[in-house]
Amino acid sequence: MSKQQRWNELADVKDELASRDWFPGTSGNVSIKVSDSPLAFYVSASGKDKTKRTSEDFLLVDQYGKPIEETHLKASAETGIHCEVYRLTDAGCCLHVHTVDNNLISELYGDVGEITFQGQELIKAFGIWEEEGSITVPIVENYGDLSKLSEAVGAVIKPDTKAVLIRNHGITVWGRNAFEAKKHLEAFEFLFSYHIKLRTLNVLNKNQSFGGVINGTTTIS
Ligand SMILES: CSC[C@@H](O)[C@@H](O)C(=O)COP(=O)(O)O
Ligand SMILES: [Zn+2]
Repeated sequence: MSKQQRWNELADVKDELASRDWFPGTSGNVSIKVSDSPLAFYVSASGKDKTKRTSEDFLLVDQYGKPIEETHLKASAETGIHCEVYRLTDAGCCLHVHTVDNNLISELYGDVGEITFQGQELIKAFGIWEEEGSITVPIVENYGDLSKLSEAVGAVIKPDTKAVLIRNHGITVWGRNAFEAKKHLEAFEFLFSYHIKLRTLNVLNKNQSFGGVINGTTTIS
């Protein structure tokens, strides 16, 4: 696929996430791989309104997040996290959004350091088909030093990790291509929203048993 096709693919997925209001206050960043060896990927320019589609939305960077082509654009402040994802996984596209639900989950389970979902149909969106299958999302602290933050994200990525939550900040999620990255993001946001609502209902109905949370794992009963 040409660089232009990759650009268009990334612009399209960015538009779709924008239509869901997942880029509040210029937050969020997105990237798509253009070449494996040497690594090159388009990443969103820093500080832009990600709900707008312009010819200056992305720039091409190398494995260190440095621009490959002449540009006045500044790469996303969180490009280092995207570099870690491409270094450690088979990702072809990486998405980062701030939502109220992902922030709430990251705060509720930040001390545990992870959240695990089980017994939910949408786990199949991650290619997990076993009835008892589960998916775990690690949670890291929101270090102000962005190099330290990138390292912290890299440190919790295991072979089966599909996303990392940054505490009171947002989620970084990836897939082998833009379609899969968006599918994973939508599935996680569904699971987060479900979990928050279930917890709220549990608080409101303290004496009723219709599901619960054990050690950060959502259970259905
Ligand atoms: C404006 S709040 C969000 C930023 O601090 C950051 O977390 C973010 O997601 C966007 O940064 P950016 O440099 O535009 O990619
Ligand atoms: Zn962010």
